[in-house]
Amino acid sequence: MEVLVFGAGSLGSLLGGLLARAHDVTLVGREPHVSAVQADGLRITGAETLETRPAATTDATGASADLALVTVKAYDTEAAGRALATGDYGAVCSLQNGMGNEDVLADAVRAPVLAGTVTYGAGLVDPGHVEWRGRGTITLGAWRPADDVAAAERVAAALRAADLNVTTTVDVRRRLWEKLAVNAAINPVTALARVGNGALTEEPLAGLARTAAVETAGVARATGVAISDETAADAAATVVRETARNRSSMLQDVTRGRRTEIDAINGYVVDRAAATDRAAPVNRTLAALIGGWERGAGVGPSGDE
Ligand SMILES: NC(=O)C1=CN([C@@H]2O[C@H](COP(=O)(O)OP(=O)(O)OC[C@H]3O[C@@H](n4cnc5c(N)ncnc54)[C@H](OP(=O)(O)O)[C@@H]3O)[C@@H](O)[C@H]2O)C=CC1
Ligand SMILES: CC(C)(CO)C(=O)C(=O)O
Repeated sequence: MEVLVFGAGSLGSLLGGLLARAHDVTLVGREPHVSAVQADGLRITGAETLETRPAATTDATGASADLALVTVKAYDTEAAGRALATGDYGAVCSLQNGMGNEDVLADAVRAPVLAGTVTYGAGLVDPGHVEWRGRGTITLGAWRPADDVAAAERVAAALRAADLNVTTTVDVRRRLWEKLAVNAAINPVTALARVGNGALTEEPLAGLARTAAVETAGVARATGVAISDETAADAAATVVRETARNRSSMLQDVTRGRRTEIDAINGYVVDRAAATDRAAPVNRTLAALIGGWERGAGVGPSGDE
């Protein structure tokens, strides 16, 4: 299969490198990473050590492939959609965190759109070198009723052919909301308190994270997605325990003075709450604090992006 990975940073480089064991992969990324991959290939270290040689480019204009995986941060999805709209793809699959990405892609491209959640962990440590920080699972499903469920099965089979751990679901919205509850609980709390995920096992942060997860589940139900409070709270608590030694992506972003995915995580919960006449005071507060930090730090929509 020809696979284009749009957004060859941490996750995209890891998955693209792993997929290159079985498929014809092109990474779309930035310099100097792209030149390093073109010159010396891609090195993966961590959970496994391997070297692969995917193609790499900074420009996907007019490209074509059986599958495009979208692995940019949520705030870059519109630009990714515009670039992918110039090409020809059998399917376009978002593997991003946060919500709203699939709708943006579905508005931009003609191909079937798939949604996926990923619990693999990755970090781009040097140009041409990505660290594999955790084995995990990819869960895929068709985004719109019109998007062929068979497309999700085809993509899952292709990913499995490269030894990735993949499941499919007919209810990918529910899966995305569950992951959203986890991210809404862990990411801003760790970023604001400047603590690793494991600190959320203890009060007062444990209670705050739980409240954010439960509030997110309430908004999910208001939008027609059945997630119980217990499911959301347990999912967040489980991820806290399993990733106790990790620093969340949002903590890493604020530490580096970079824009976060807050708008697609807690900001999305606040928007959906407003649209369904609910209050989401904890998510609103967390989104306001991180958004306020972004503006004060000069990053984000009103900053240098
Ligand atoms: N890293 C992980 O372990 C996991 C990440 N995720 C999710 O996956 C998504 C990606 O995360 P992550 O890989 O960490 O993010 P990164 O910032 O490491 O990777 C995204 C890459 O895409 C590049 N990019 C953005 N726009 C373009 C463009 N138009 N053309 C070429 N390259 C572009 C970025 O460059 P630049 O920064 O210069 O714009 C960056 O190098 C997020 O939604 C994240 O939440 C989910 C699970 C695990
Ligand atoms: C699951 C979690 C919270 C792991 O750190 C994550 O997805 C993130 O950091 O963005």
